[in-house]
Amino acid sequence: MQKHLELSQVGISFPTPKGPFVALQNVNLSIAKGEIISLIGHSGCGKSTVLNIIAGLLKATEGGVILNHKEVNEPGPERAVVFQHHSLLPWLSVYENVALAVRQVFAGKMTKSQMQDWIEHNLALVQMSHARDKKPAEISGGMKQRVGIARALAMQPQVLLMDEPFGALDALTRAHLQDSVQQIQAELGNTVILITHDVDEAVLLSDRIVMMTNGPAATVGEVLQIDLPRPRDRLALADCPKYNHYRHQVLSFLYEKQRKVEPLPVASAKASQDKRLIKEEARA
Ligand SMILES: Nc1ncnc2c1ncn2[C@@H]1O[C@H](COP(=O)(O)OP(=O)(O)OP(=O)(O)O)[C@@H](O)[C@H]1O
Repeated sequence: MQKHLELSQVGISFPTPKGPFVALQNVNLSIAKGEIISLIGHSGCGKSTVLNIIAGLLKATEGGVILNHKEVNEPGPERAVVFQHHSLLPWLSVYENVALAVRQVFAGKMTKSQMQDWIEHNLALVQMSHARDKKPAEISGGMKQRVGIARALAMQPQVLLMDEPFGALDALTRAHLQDSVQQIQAELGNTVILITHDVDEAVLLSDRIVMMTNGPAATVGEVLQIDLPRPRDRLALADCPKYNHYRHQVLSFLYEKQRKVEPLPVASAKASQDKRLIKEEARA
């Protein structure tokens, strides 16, 4: 696969009243076209900062990001971002929210009717055609997130940046959207960079999991290649020894190698369950 996204020696420090805070240091990562990469690490380690630098929303103070031989200095339509909480405009319908992004990218390149078809096509990809005329307040959280994904996809981005896109959703909706992302990515071949706190999600979706060390001066700790055939089926994987091995590797990185002393702000029932599991596995 052709390499197209390179982070080299990326570092960033933020000015604070106590002096500069070095959030990231020496982050190196080379991502191939069409790869699905998960960024995982403890809360506050710098995952969103990495994503925002790739998105062009933050400027690295050291090193830089190259996309297709060009330095990334600002946001661009070839990199679309999906945030944890949807960012739809409440006064526009589902259709109009997607249309806004489509007009931004394709005005002058597509006719009005081509744009209409394209909007419909992207709503259909995330199974939201039936709600095209609804306002964000009239649809569920999972549906809003689906529209956010449709809006991002409709920009035909080479790189889809997702910052905990399913974090706020219930387990069923989350599973459904994880499957949709796998299907859509297989169809379109976009590069996907996904931040997650969910170890199962990371193993299920990724080609590689990038595990980050704790900050300050966080960096890439380990990179785990996930060699599982696609399409991946969550039920079949539950009993797959290789899947469980990968899962264990990530848990071991998080809760042994990069153990955090203070309680995790993101500590959820699932995170505590993961920690219990790794202790049990270590004892066995
Ligand atoms: N604008 C800023 N000014 C000062 N410090 C910042 C700024 N933005 C981020 N930081 C700090 O940089 C570090 C990394 O933050 P970041 O949001 O990237 O972490 P994260 O891994 O995405 O966290 P979470 O998993 O909780 O979302 C944190 O210590 C954070 O407090």
